[in-house]
Amino acid sequence: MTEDYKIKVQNVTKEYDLFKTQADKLKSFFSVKTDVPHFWSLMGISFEVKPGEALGLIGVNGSGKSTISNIISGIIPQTTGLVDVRGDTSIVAINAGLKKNLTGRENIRLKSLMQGLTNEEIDDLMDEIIAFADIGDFVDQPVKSYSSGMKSRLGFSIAVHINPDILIIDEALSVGDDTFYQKCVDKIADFKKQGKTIIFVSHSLKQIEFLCDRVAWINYGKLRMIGKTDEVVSKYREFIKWFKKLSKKEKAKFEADQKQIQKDFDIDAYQKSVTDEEAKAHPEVKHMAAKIKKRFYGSVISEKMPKTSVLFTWLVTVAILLFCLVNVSGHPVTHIVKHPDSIVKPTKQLKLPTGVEKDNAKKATKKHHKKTHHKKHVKSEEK
Ligand SMILES: Nc1ncnc2c1ncn2[C@@H]1O[C@H](COP(=O)(O)OP(=O)(O)OP(=O)(O)O)[C@@H](O)[C@H]1O
Repeated sequence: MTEDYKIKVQNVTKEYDLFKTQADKLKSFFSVKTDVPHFWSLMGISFEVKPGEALGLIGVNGSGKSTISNIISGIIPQTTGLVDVRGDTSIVAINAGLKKNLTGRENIRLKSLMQGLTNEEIDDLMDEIIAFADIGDFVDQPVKSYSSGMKSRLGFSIAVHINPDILIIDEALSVGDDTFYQKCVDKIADFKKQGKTIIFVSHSLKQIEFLCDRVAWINYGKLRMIGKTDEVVSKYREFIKWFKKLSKKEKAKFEADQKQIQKDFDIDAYQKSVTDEEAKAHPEVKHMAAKIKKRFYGSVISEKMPKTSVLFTWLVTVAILLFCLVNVSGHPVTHIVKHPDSIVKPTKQLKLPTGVEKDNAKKATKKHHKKTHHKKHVKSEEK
């Protein structure tokens, strides 16, 4: 791999815990051992994208194209691996980025502000973005009332006008009409001329062939092939042809087997295999295991509490509880150490404040007087 890259991903994996309920999710946060099933959406992806290059991502549904695009855009974190992105990214996806309760105009402002543009810059760009998106009067309506084509046009228009270094287009051109598609293609060509980098995710092999310099084929969480567009697309077409010839039962079995591999993936075994491979390729490098460990976990923000933190949390909780009990019991610590059962036998009974006590006493005497007066009254009547 050369150093002349705009995007570099190395040994990137993504694990999802398949929790059944929110309670399971909460339990797993405090527990060291969990029996929640896992699913590895990505099982070790490595590639580079050069400046000015348009890289296509292809693969069947659920293969992990959006997952890797979202990791590169910083929308979701990876579980392991290095992700080095040199520049601002802007992602256009059918279902990402737009807030459905805000109007088109408000979304333009919000997304542009998030990309670091000033209000004046946004004012200057506003009409151009609206014109390119071609959404007419709908610009002042909430985005939830837009068709998928309108959302896609607006998302694309915002993304290209805020001038990012890296443009990621995830299936966004699949819902537009031909005129809009042509406008987008021209814009993408403009981008490439300016030396900007593009990642283009699509099921349309024609679009991929037309727009991309190289293609990566992601297959059930793994990089099956990366290379020149015509070579990779041709191999992918062969695969699709083979798959389509399978019977319904064979197709289901093939898919189930692939998903099972993604459930059984062993991250430690993968880390070891990467370490062994690299040690073989570079025998001169010392401490390879530590280097690979750093590559795997060095830049990763864990979504789970490490086991040591879980144990520490439990220890602190128990210590606070004991401290409270010792305080309430009134016994000195040395006494509690000798007689642990005394922790639940306080030295003093809880007393009510003196004012309350007096009030209660007065009430009790009044009640008593009333009772005895009533008894006397009854007795005299009997007489
Ligand atoms: N939040 C999640 N929890 C559990 N599994 C998830 C989650 N998000 C994605 N996945 C799984 O990860 C795998 C990859 O999904 P992804 O959306 O990246 O695939 P894709 O190649 O973009 O698919 P498509 O072409 O249909 O858009 C799928 O099996 C999906 O079910």
